[in-house]
Amino acid sequence: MESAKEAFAECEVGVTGEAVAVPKQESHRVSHVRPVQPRPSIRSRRIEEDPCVKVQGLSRSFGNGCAYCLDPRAVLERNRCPRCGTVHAVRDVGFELYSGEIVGIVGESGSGKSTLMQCLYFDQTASSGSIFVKPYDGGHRNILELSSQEKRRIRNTVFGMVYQNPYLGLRMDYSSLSNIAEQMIASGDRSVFHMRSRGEELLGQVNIPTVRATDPPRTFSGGMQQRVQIAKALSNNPPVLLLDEVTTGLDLSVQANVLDLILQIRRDFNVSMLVVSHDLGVIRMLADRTFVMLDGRVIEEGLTDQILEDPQHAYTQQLVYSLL
Ligand SMILES: Nc1ncnc2c1ncn2[C@@H]1O[C@H](COP(=O)(O)OP(=O)(O)OP(=O)(O)O)[C@@H](O)[C@H]1O
Repeated sequence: MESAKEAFAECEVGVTGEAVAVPKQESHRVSHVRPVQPRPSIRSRRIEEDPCVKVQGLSRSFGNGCAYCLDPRAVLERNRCPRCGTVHAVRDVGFELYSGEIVGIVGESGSGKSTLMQCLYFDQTASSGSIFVKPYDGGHRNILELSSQEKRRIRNTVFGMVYQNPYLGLRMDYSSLSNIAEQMIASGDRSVFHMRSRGEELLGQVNIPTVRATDPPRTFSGGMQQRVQIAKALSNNPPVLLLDEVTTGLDLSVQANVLDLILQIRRDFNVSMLVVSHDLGVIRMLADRTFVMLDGRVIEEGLTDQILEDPQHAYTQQLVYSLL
């Protein structure tokens, strides 16, 4: 079967990124800004294929906004309105995620990566925008406008979420098997036998020894907790995995194990993944395409190799050179 990278090799239609003016007081962060050149996208090769997830004009603010900052032309200092103090954590973000593809979202702390992910998983309520999800209803309806019952169903059947902080994704005092069973019950499974066998199978796949299956995650190392989260997220066979800084805080060898596991999951299950990280090294290992976020906006996007080899935006250049 053709790999995602091969599929991307014959691209021709471009998506234009836009250089973002940098406020004077932040000029130390960026040496110069040159216009971001149009980049190839995967569209030409996949023109016939509908995206698995399509996000359009997604925004999330903390605060009510004012006439000044709600004007799309407003120049904000970072992501905060200087007049009313509203934080525009995610601003007008759009992207498409295709079946079996891994898309990386990279950016410094506070750039809006987690907020974006949490809007997709309904942990947070988006202020505006649309999200279409093909595996749910063919991608016909904006899922942000659905009832809370339907949102819950999407959360339980379409998305699997792995949080940066395992305490958000796991019940630390329940056994690992119970954590997985909880997710399976939420997606409609009622067979204790099936939940047990599936749980043991998944824990085996993420290298948790069978003898630890009934132990609570609070007795596990950080890397093991992340692997239980991944097993739980996979338990209802979601077509889309959301991975938020899954390797942050892990030592390098454990980090490498988790990254290998993610690549293996993609190979074995053809799951689409959205991978958030502030670490371009992680993105380099995992992502076919990458979006770079700064102050709530996507400032550059492209195939990961292109972003790494020919970064256009000064902020991306800084990020890439810091890897050298
Ligand atoms: N509940 C909140 N109230 C006000 N501002 C918030 C809230 N949650 C997040 N923010 C702000 O939104 C912006 C984006 O935060 P977010 O956590 O999405 O960034 P991030 O890129 O994921 O950072 P990190 O890598 O540190 O997790 C930040 O400026 C943050 O201070």
